[in-house]
Amino acid sequence: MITMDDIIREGHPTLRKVAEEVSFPLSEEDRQLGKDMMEFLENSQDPVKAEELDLRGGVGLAAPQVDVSKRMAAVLVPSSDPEREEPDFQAVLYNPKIMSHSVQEACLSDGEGCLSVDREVPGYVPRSARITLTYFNEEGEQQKIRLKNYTAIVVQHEIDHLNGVMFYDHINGQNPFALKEGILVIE
Ligand SMILES: CNC(=O)c1cccc(C)c1Nc1nc(N2CCN(c3ccccc3Cl)CC2)nc(N2CSC[C@H]2C(=O)NC)n1
Ligand code: NI
Repeated sequence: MITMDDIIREGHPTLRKVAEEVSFPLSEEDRQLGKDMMEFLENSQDPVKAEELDLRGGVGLAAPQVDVSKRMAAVLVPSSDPEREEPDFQAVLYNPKIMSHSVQEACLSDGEGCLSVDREVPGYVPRSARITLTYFNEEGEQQKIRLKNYTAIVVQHEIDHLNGVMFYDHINGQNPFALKEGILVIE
């Protein structure tokens, strides 16, 4: 089971590497890692388990964050609709690729956090508001989906980890809270 002890922190070289594609059929190791990463997110979002295991809450986790430089990430975005039980988005993404994206940008009004960053880094993180994503599931089937708003932000944050990019690389150095014309600020 993955805990915070398995998550490497900024300064560790693996976080700045470009990760290698995963090959199919998946090795048992890559299949299990995907399951373990998803389990971490589930535990991190469960108040009892998070307390018990001392986990920071997360909605995304990329393999490089557990020192595995492979192009895979788990994403678990809880439902944003109180009437709906199931998550807004739940998937283990193998070899994810952004095929196209909107010109319009979006950012989280509260900025971004990262399980590999033990400090608050204030500022808006401009990203594409909408993306068309392809990825492979654990059966090796290629999926093509369109994402927008919060889920799109989370997936872009995790794909950045596969390319050695940290969220604060996108923050405007001059004015961290600068907002370009037309950017969507997500509450
Ligand atoms: C500096 N200000 C801030 O961090 C920040 C501050 C306020 C609000 C937001 C919205 C902020 N921003 C931010 N909050 C999150 N969470 C909110 C809490 N939540 C969570 C926590 C506990 C249980 C269940 C859950 Cl669901 C987990 C997710 N997650 C991300 N990111 C950036 S994209 C990848 C994603 C990630 O998983 N990071 C670890 N950013
Ligand atoms: Ni992160």
